[in-house]
Amino acid sequence: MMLDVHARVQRGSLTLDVALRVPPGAVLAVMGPNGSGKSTLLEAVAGLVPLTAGHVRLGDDVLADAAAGHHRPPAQRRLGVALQDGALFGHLSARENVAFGPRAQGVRAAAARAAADALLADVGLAEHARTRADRLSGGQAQRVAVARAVAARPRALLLDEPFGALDAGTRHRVRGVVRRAVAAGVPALVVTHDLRDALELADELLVLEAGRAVQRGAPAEVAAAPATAYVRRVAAAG
Ligand SMILES: Nc1ncnc2c1ncn2[C@@H]1O[C@H](COP(=O)(O)OP(=O)(O)OP(=O)(O)O)[C@@H](O)[C@H]1O
Repeated sequence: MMLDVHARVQRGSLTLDVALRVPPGAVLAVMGPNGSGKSTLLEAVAGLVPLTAGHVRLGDDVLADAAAGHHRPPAQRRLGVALQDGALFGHLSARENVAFGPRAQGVRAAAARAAADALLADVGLAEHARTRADRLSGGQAQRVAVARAVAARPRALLLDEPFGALDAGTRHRVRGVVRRAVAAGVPALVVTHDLRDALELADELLVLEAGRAVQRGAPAEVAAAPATAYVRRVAAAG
């Protein structure tokens, strides 16, 4: 299903105003300086922040429409969400966190646990399946959050810096997990600070500055022709 978003959100002094479309099975990477509104954009699509104008649609399904006063609660959007503060259930194990969504959808306990263990192995956390989430490191919790986001067969994926604190090998594994989920026809919005993630994973790159899209296109094309000083710096670092 096509993810179709026009998100206008007021947050403090920041006005976010972005339109985007992510086709089924495609990845849109979102980059931008700190405070440019990347997390706010994901939160708006997830339904955690109300739109002051615009809409969020998945295929024919309208998740939010500001003009109509329509706002479906986050839990009813059936999206796979891994935001920056993880928000894992701290008292539950990594396995229980990943199995939570499928269980809520009626998957039997043994099957949900087995699927969770397989996903945790995929993100390099097989040995931490029984670890309580509040005893995981930041990077480990982030990987559990990604596994949890893809576990519940979401209709779209929203991942905020899923590869942030990972070493190269682990990064590769987690990218693979995201790629496989997307290959099932799921559109994904992925916030990253690293151009390499965009180059390796994304079909399109959207650059946000001060709440607005300042450049978008194929990642390699954006990197080859930076429109702003920020994009120039990112391209030079990549
Ligand atoms: N809960 C909140 N309440 C009010 N303002 C907020 C809140 N969260 C973020 N903001 C403000 O909204 C603006 C955008 O923040 P946001 O987190 O979306 O940026 P970002 O591009 O994701 O930044 P970073 O790269 O640092 O994660 C910032 O000015 C921030 O201070």
